[in-house]
Amino acid sequence: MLLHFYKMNGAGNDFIIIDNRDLSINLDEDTIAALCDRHRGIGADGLLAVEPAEHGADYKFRYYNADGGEAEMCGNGARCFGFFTAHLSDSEELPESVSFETIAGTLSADIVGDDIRIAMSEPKDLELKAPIELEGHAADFYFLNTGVPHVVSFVEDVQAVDVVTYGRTVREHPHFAPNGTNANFAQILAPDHIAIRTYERGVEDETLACGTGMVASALIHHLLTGAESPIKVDVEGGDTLSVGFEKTSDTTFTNVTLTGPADFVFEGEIEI
Ligand SMILES: N[C@@H](CCC[C@H](N)C(=O)O)C(=O)O
Repeated sequence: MLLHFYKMNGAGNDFIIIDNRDLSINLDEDTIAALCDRHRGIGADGLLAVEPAEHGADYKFRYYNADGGEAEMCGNGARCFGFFTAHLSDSEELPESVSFETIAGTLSADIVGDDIRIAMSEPKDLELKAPIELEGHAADFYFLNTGVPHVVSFVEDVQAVDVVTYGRTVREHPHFAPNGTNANFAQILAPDHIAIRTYERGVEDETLACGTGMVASALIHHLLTGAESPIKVDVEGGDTLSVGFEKTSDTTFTNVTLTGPADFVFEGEIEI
């Protein structure tokens, strides 16, 4: 079978997108992993599939990591999904907003100038001072689920961190078993500005950006320092994104948004 696909990236986190609104495409885990393989496939951090909505939104969002396993959400993927589905519209003008159902809840994407702004699900499962200790790493760890699970640790110099070694240890730590977690290392650049690097579960490597990781890191930064919304986040791919939020209690948030780029790269066909 010939699979028609699109390639996009959000701040360097790259995705294969397929239009499966008619549900005619059925990809198993091994096929998704083969398509995401950077040497033998198209190459991507994950695969997004557009499916018909089941609960009244415009579309259903499916996200698979590069290892072929399905994840609940992906912040950079959601911006690409919003951009892509806005262009599926029949009307001459692009819709200003599209909504889609994810495992983490129904989200919306708005086109804001050259960027896409995602209204995220409400973060949950906050854990201040997660019980992890890493030899050679003195900083504390915090946990927040922003659609998918994230550990955040603040360091003096994020470029000096061995993200793959430490990130993998956190990702596989028994405290987060069986689902595992993504791991972020963050540095404060200014009160309203941080830089992060992320080890992603399911890619099992550092990626150039992770949207849900940016949101988790910005919100933890707020809880620790009182930094006000919006918080700017620099990512390894070189972009700076923006995280907005309103606080509803000492530990809860609403109206959480992530604003940043979503870029179309190419489209093609591949035999599967
Ligand atoms: N790249 C993502 C997160 C994708 C899911 C993650 N790897 C997981 O399995 O939790 C983002 O931009 O949020």
